[in-house]
Amino acid sequence: MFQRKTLQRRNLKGLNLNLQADLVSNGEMQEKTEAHQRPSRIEGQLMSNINAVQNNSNLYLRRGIKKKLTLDASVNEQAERQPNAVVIQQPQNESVLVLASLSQSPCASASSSSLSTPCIIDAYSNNFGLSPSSTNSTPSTIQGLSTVATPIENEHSMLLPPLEESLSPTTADLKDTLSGNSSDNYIQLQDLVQLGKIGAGNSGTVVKALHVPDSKIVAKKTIPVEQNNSTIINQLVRELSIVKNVKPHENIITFYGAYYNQHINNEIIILMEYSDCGSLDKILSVYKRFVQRGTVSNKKTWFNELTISKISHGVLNGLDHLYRQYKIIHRDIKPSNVLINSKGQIKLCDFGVSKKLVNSIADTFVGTSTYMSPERIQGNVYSIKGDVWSLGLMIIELVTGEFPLGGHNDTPDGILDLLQRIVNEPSPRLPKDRVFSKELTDFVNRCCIKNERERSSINELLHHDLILKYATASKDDKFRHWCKKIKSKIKEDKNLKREALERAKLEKRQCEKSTNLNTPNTST
Ligand SMILES: Nc1ncnc2c1ncn2[C@@H]1O[C@H](COP(=O)(O)OP(=O)(O)OP(=O)(O)O)[C@@H](O)[C@H]1O
Repeated sequence: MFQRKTLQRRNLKGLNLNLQADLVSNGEMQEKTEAHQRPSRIEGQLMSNINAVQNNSNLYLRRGIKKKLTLDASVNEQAERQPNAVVIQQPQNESVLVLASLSQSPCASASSSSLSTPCIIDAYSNNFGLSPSSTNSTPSTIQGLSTVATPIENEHSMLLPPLEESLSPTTADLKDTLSGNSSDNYIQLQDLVQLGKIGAGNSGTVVKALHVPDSKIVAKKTIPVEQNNSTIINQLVRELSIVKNVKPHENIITFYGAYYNQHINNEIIILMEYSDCGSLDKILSVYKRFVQRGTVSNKKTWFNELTISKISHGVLNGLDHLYRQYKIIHRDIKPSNVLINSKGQIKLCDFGVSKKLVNSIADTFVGTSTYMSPERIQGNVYSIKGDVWSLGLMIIELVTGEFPLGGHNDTPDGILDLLQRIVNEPSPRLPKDRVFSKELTDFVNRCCIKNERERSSINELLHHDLILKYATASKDDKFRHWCKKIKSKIKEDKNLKREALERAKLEKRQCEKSTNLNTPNTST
């Protein structure tokens, strides 16, 4: 997987350079994106997106404002309740929240929508559909921490650059969002002790930290932002302000607060619930390392049908909650955004908010784009069913250990090749050389239907036989047991890695010693 990412990155950078010569002017670009109903070739679409993000970072914002001005009265009510959200009228009179961002998202239009399911009108949103929540078994952490926290009203309170007027939340909102004190409940950074690095993505680094007053472990994500880059900061504020309003749910990672301190460093810090088994991509990597060591057979995947059923159920439930309650579409379902804990809970996360903003477009497409649905790549109207497609790809990856559109030594020849594959080649399927149940096969096939209208909906999949087959208390117990086992395997892997590192260091030292002994001393 790492190799694949590296390859794509390299190819993509090449592509990026090649495309520069063809870039159209910003004015033309805007016209293009507004006339997006026409089916376009992938290259054209890609170029449009690249151009939009690279050459005119305000384009999407401006479009956002324009759309907002067309809101009708009922939608305005909703906008008032969530002042930082851009609310757009849906074709069927259903409004959606758009987590506005300068992302790679292809353009889509309200007027062009003819889908039966509500869909997001997404000309400028990114993949950050996340929400604060807690679970039944985990006490609402925000409340749990409130007893020890005091409001941030100190010299570090952030001073944000002004937002564009029509989208501007009030100063209080901004401050609340980034200080996390919207309901007087938040974690103070000085009460955290850093424990160790968990991982790093395109946008930042995630570490494990101890909240000393109540001994709670939290995940702390640090996103570096360009100094005084008001666009990025404002964008993050808008997104986080939506995130913080999402009520607790068992399948969404809890958001504890966000901080920005421009006086000390240019970083946005996001605090969230810690998942002790980590993300699915991490579990997959641990599995692969055991296979490499020869202690686990590559014929026996860790992701059996029961775990796939439970993971799918958790993901679908989380997506359903976000959409039903908040009209939020996640848009970035992939193994690293699905977290598991040893209580057997599946949680959606994506705090990679700023990756589309901070990094180059080349980085943007690495990793994320590969899970994008054909309609999204082509710039068509994008609905929640795009997440269903991503779920299908993710399941294939989990059971086979390979990303379906580029695994098995068939690495795509650059990003265009990959996107062409997604759009033009037959739908990804579970491999034929292995036996899978008819329930699992059918579930994956329904997710990976290229025509979005024919693809199953979240609700249909929640009632699919694959989910129902394992919806019993005893299967829940089995899954919890699996999660605990995974946690111990992760620990074992960590120890083995540490031992291997120590051994390598020792060997290196011994090697250097013997070289020195064998080298004649020429100084005399
Ligand atoms: N709340 C959390 N609890 C435990 N581990 C986490 C948590 N959040 C993130 N991680 C781990 O940290 C890693 C890095 O996360 P991050 O969101 O920065 O990037 P990513 O999702 O891997 O990639 P990208 O930035 O492209 O979305 C994840 O892959 C995951 O393994």
